[in-house]
Amino acid sequence: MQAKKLNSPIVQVFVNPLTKTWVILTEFRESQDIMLRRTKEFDRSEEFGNIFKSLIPDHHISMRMTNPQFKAHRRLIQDSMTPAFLNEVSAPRIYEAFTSLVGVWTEKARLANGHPFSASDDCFKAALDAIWAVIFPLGPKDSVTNAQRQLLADTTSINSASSTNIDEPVVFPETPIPDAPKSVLTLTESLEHMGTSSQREAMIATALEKAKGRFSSDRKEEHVARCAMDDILRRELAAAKRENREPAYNTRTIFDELFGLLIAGHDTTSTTATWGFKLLSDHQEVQKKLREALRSGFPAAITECRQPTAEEICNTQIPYLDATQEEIIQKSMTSGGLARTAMVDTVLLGHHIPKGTSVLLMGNGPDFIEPPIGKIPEDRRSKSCQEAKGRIGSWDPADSNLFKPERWITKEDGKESFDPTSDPLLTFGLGPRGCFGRRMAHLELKIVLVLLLWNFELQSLPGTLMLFATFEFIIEWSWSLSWKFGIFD
Ligand code: HEM
Repeated sequence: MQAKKLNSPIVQVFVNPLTKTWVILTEFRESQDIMLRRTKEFDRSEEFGNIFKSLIPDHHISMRMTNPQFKAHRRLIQDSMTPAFLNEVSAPRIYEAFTSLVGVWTEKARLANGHPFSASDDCFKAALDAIWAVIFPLGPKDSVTNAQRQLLADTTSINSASSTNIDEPVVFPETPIPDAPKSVLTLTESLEHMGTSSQREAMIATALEKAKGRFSSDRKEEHVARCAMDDILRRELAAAKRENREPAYNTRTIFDELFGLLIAGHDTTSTTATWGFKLLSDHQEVQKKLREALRSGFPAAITECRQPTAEEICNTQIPYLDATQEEIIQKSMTSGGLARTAMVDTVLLGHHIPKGTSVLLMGNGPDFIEPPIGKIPEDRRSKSCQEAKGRIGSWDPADSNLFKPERWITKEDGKESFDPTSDPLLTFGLGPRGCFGRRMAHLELKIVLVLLLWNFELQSLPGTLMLFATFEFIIEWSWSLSWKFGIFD
């Protein structure tokens, strides 16, 4: 707002009388330069780090890169984002959780009789099941989505919506959430919660204890990583052997790094996926094109009248699927801005920035989904920014506000391919402090989009429910019935 009012991509704001002023930058190239190339001048902002400090005090998210612990913490969890771990551990767990969501929505569609119903809460819970199973061993009784599916499968009818108004949403009974996931939901919903939750601590301690037992066994098959926690323990075991000491499993560092993955990866991914459903429901033409791309991308699944497997989803490149996913990530507004603190006295677009100043780098608004504010002379930019000119494409201001996956597609010799560098994107941040879980988020969103669009049609909402504040969808199960009965060939 202030940037537009003053017609300047860089402004300072007084957040409150007791803190220093903040600098807000609304310009992609300069923000990208700060995150990618000026990493000695700008690091994690104190305010951003403080959000997590009360909950996970020993997680690297609130550390500066100059802290010697930062690298050690990153090493502990680094295997969880390798292609092998993502394909062999994460993908099947995520796939299972969202297949359960398909089950829940199939039951809901049966009971709703054409009425709309809210989708965001179910997506939130399935995303919790998914990330939980990737990080900790998840037993069938811990899955919130499975319990909900069972409850609905046992229900024969619901009378919560008016029989005369088909647009009135149906409200479904909710199964009680088991204690451990409930404590996680409570904590993630209130990040300002002080101290630690005893249920969460007990849950992690029990899981660690069980894994410790498996890892001390002589049987090789017990040592295979089944979740991120196993990987961390294996690393600790190896380090202890090297250093000729007892392995230390129950440490604050291990607790916080594990739990940190869960909170950093849950809400963000489910919010982005829910925005995806909303955008696809509002843009029927994109949904139709994407469904057609999926049908031609997974021919074996069509022939065999089944949904694509996790392996097929991981190993198949469908440019329009990648492009839609990138467009959802850009338009989702899951993270509107990235925060950094100046570690030294420096200069930004010709302005002096004293050491300790917090800088907010906007990831939407002008220069993203609106035309840029003014034209910045090249010589006002940093040297590194000038040198990197042209490496990333730029939005066409005429349509930057539209939901248009095609902007991420390039054509060469008639062949379409997905180009992630064709447009600016800051939703995950960038550089060494950018999102650690970006690859897992992409994988999860890909699986969600394929499974949900394969099984359901997200219809347009009636006007009263079209608000951006609500996430309600009419979900029709005709698609799933269609392939089940082989109507499409
Ligand atoms: C759509 C989903 C996601 C979005 C939009 C998102 C966004 C972000 C953003 C904006 C940051 C800060 C980046 C910066 O300051 O430059 C971040 C950091 C982080 N994210 Fe994500 N994230 C997502 C999913 C995940 C997942 C699935 C995980 C792990 C399982 C994860 C783990 C982390 C961690 C550990 C950090 C801290 C990195 C550091 O401090 O160096 N995120 N994420």
